[in-house]
Amino acid sequence: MTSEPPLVLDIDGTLTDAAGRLDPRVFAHLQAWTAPVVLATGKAFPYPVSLCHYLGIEPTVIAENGGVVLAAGAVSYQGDRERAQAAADAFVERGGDLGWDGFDAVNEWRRTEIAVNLDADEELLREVAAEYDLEVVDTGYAYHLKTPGVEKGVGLEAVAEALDRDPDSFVAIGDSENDVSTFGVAGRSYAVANADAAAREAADLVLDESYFDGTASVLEELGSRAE
Ligand SMILES: O=C(O)COP(=O)(O)O
Ligand SMILES: [Mg+2]
Repeated sequence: MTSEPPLVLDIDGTLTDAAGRLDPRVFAHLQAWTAPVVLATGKAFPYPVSLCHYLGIEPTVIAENGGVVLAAGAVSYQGDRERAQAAADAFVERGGDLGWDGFDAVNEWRRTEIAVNLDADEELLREVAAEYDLEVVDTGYAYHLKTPGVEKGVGLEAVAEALDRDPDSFVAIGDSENDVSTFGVAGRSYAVANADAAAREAADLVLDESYFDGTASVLEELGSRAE
């Protein structure tokens, strides 16, 4: 008998359906998991924390693409929000639009980077980012104007240390460019079928099924192996 491995799971595109809604089966799967579950996302910190809260699982979180890490009750921040803000302001000054109408819930609580709507002028955004020594990551859900070197995978190393686990013991599932670093740190990695080219290339295995159907197939396989 083997035990269930710790998991590091992307949220958007991986725990959701094609419309971006959380798949309701996530509740049963993650509540039943017997090893640590890390939610690793590009979303601002409160999103994965509240998801853990309502799932009723220990909040172990990598948010803002590695900008915020919470494990074993301790939080750390890395990445330069002020520099990202200055670049975002310059982008807007040159005619760019961050693309969030009305109340900007995407960036309101974001501490280490700025997220920009995919409708934005990508060429201008990349040009401005380069001038500020920042990078642009396209998650398929937003462009993230972020500090180079801040990555979900670096966050996973910190989480593994805090939990006293070998990074190699984690199984990772994700769908995009911002999961590539996680795939490089975890011992085994899966890209769901809807994943972008970068994630497909980096994963050990590309799943046949998309969104949470793909993720569920891995969790069921790992869970039954552990029985
Ligand atoms: O916030 C995003 O842009 C993507 O989020 P994700 O990392 O959970 O897919
Ligand atoms: Mg994703």
